[in-house]
Amino acid sequence: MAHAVAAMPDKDSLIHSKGMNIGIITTFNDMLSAHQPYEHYPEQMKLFAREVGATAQVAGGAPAMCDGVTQGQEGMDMSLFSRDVIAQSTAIGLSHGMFEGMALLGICDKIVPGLLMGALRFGHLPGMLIPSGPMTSGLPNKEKVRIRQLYVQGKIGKEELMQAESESYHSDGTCTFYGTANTNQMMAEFLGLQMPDSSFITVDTPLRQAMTRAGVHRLTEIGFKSKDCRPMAEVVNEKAIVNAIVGLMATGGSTNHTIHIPAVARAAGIIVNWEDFERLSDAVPTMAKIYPSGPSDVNKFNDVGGLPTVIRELMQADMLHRDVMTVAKNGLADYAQRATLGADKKVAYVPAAPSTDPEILRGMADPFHPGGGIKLVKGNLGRGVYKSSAVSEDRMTIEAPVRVFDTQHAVKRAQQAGELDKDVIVVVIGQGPRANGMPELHGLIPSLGVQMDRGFKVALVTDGRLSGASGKVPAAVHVGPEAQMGGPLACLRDGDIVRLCAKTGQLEVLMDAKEWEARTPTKPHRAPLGTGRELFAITREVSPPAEEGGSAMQYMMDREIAEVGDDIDEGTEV
Ligand SMILES: O=C(O)C(=O)C[C@H](O)[C@H](O)COP(=O)(O)O
Repeated sequence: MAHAVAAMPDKDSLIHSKGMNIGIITTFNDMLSAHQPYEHYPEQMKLFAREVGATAQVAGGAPAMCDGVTQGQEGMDMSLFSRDVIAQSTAIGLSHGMFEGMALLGICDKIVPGLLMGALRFGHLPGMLIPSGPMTSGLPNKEKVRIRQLYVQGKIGKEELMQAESESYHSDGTCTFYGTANTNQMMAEFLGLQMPDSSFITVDTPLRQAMTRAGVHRLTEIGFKSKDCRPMAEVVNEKAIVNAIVGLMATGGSTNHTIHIPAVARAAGIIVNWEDFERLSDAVPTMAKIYPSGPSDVNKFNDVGGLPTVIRELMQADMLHRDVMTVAKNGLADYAQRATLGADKKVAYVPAAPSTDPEILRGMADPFHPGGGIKLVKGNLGRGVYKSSAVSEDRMTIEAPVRVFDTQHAVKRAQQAGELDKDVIVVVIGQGPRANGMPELHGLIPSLGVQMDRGFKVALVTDGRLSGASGKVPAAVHVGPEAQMGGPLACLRDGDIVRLCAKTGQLEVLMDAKEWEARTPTKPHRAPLGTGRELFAITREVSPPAEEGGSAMQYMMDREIAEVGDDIDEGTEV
């Protein structure tokens, strides 16, 4: 104890405090606009804790990388794997036995799932995610896409492109599209692991600071020693996981969550697969159109009602489990409330109101679509995920000859050479977790978008990922088994006719079954190593499929637990 507080200026209160000691895991860096605001959070949170007789310490840090910055670059090959590193870093920070609660500071794509996967191994402790909020809206996302397409066609230069990008990514705070980071926010609220309506309060505002303060205070009420202790392992149960998937379907969130939710669930001892997602997608309507599914960003979505309105509507229709434990006092019902700043500068809640703009958010009576925003597609080419909320009705079925590539750069070269000036399904193989770490191939979207706008029928089929910001282009992603493991995509040859249909859930090569069965898979060319990717050889070697969460760490963990059990050592005092 003395050793763990020796460097703390307030060590006396740490030693003598009767209140809880909060372990903060921070993923601060000032390269990610969403994580930069965390720089001073620990100092502030220590003061907030002290206000209510508690203490807080930074238990450790974890890395946070940006898929936007590394898109199409070597670093992207480490992106999915960084989630395991974050989980392991979180566990190491918490391993010092100093804490009665966990405050997790993280926002972006792999960071929230990684923090949860680590923190859930300390599931006897209560824990809360503390978000820092989106930046204000800059250049509209649709305009950003238009400028990118002009650049791809050589109609504008780098300077104009940079100008537009800088007007879009213009300050600290989370990016404003409904990509993976903001889908994480949704997930955290539906899981009941974040303060109600804390997701989309603008960064650096008085309400944001009041929310962080309220979060710290609340955490001290549900701490390990409190009468109302709410262990994270009890918050994240089967019903909470179902609620998170319902939220994903209702809002048309990131395809990445078909990987992250199974992984977070596994960390809590729960197995969900894409069949579960499919069943929920059949039942839950799409209620929101947020970019890339529509033109409006999360700030506009928040202005017209945001997550409290979605939760209110879903609860009224009995589409969410209410009998769940959350960090908020009254369970999920508290999440159907709007947060405002009271006269006393504290967070005050009022009941959520119906949507004020049916172009962005609708109620259960008139949803955008009776089914959810993410579909499972399957057939003789394997199983994949399709973000239907972002695709226009007339493009939901594409039947066309394929061109097979094993790098995204080869696709771009073919597009520039005019080789894709036709109806085509672009197949990119060798992009699964075992091949090269399952990068996002979002960099392909401007090129394929140009082909679409030229009037061609275009689709993408890949064992890799797309970004949460990717929409518009019909795409089957995460297709497994991956080509590297001899999956059916490796048997496709240029010119084969493939049918991809979000309505029927079909992902099929149309050919005589005997001829198809006689095909032998080609081995995709292996991605080069270097710039750190070689450090992840062990991860590539044992990565399970995306549908199982795509986490090598968890795959090995489950194997070990099956062998030796995960009972706490006898004699360990917790
Ligand atoms: O949400 C995700 O999954 C992401 O990976 C976010 C990335 O930052 C995007 O790739 C960048 O989005 P755009 O700048 O609109 O192209």
